[in-house]
Amino acid sequence: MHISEAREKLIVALDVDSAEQALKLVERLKPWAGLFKVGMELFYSQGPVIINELRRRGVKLFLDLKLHDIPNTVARATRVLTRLGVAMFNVHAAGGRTMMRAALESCQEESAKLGLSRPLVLAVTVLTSIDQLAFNQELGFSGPVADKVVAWALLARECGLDGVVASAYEAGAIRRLCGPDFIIVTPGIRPSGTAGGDQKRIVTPAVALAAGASHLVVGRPIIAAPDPAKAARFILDEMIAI
Ligand SMILES: O=C(O)c1cc(=O)[nH]c(=O)n1[C@@H]1O[C@H](COP(=O)(O)O)[C@@H](O)[C@H]1O
Repeated sequence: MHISEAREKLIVALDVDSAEQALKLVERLKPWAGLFKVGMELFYSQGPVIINELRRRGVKLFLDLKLHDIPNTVARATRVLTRLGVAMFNVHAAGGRTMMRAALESCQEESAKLGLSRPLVLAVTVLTSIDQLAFNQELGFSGPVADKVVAWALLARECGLDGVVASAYEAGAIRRLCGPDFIIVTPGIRPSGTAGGDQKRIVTPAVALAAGASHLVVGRPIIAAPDPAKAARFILDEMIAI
């Protein structure tokens, strides 16, 4: 894989609480990442203004607010988020079929109304911070995590969603069942030899790609590194090594 192709697959999580930090990271990391993720911390502290600021810098954005509510509420929230012009956003698969369909439909309608290209809609499956024990004992699900992730991926695809957020542990099975065009965004990426912290289902960049991930989300291994650009470059090197 060429480095420019790997770059398109790397999403850097801007998990910071100020516009200044976020914009500084984007300026340093733009050469190395195809997308930037705005999550709850940055969005809740800076609001929609930060999305406009970042878009003005010409970067593609993944708005990660993990919508999970009744279908009407999610549909209305989706309508508002669609106006921000992001490249992708996510909802929880656990919200169910009607909620996922409502999100997609209101996103389609709003995009058409505004003449914008529709953002990709992704379903978050089982969070990468959940291990098998917590999945069974705390969340009360029976069976393997992978079975639930795959079942939710199939449900998301049936609802017309563009893809899922899952760990790379499940990426191979999702790729086989959901086809070559289904987006599989994998967080929980840790370069070889680094600690997982709160992440439980972790893999290296090379393993995630080999498993079938279409995009890798990386936060702390890049943004908390002494030299974020060097850390991003190191991750791209691991990605193209396969
Ligand atoms: O939807 C997400 O982006 C997400 C889903 C998931 O299952 N696990 C997960 O870690 N994420 C996000 O991916 C990022 C991972 O950050 P690091 O663990 O610092 O690399 C964070 O911003 C999380 O909010």
